[in-house]
Amino acid sequence: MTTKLLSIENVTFHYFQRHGLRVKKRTVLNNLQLDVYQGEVLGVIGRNGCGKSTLLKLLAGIYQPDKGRIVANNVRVSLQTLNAGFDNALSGRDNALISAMLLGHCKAHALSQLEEINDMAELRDQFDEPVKTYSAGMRARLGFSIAIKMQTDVLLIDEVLGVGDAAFRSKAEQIIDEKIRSGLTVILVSHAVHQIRRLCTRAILIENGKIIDQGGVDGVLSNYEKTIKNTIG
Ligand SMILES: Nc1ncnc2c1ncn2[C@@H]1O[C@H](COP(=O)(O)OP(=O)(O)OP(=O)(O)O)[C@@H](O)[C@H]1O
Repeated sequence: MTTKLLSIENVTFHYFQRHGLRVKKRTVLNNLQLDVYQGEVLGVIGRNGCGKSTLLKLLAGIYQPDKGRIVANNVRVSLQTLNAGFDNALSGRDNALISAMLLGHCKAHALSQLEEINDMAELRDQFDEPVKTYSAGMRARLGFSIAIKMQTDVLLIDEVLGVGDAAFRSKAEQIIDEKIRSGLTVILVSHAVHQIRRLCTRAILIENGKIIDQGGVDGVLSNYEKTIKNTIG
């Protein structure tokens, strides 16, 4: 039987946005319902601003729902975004150590993994330089390598794969393939249709804060492409 790892139960989430002197409540996700199963690679697609990154932040526990709840029993969730919570003044090495410990690993284990994290991220001497000196691609490589080396149950990837150079992208996709084969659960936000098609086993399409389609990747992608064509006219 397939194990359910995460459940999003009727989740609604608002941001408060300032318009001049007024503050407006904006509902970004509206009564969302979704189950995530062990070993699946779930693609999350939708137009800019539809709420994909917000959904991942809710799943990672960075935000709390305004209504509804997220059930994640004993599941270690790791979020990889381009703005991963690195401390810019600290080196890649120190950030890797802190991130690993925040993921629940003891210091000795985290320390023992640092060289492998650097090998995967290919930062070499720059591993000991402050993260503020890193390019976007280097930050993405560091975040991805931490998440992969420090075991998590669910890996949330927000556009990170689009940033590294072609060599790193291909290496990252190969690593994800291996992880998927070994049973890691992945939720992938990407605008790269070919990436969703190649990596994902299921997809959801978000529009106006709701899941308007879900299921097989080809069907959901073709619906997505139709919604884009309709908008372009
Ligand atoms: N911190 C914030 N405060 C206020 N509004 C926000 C905040 N973060 C995001 N939003 C708004 O919420 C909506 C959803 O943003 P989100 O980043 O989740 O979208 P997305 O689908 O990931 O977009 P993209 O494809 O462009 O990355 C957008 O309209 C955005 O302007």
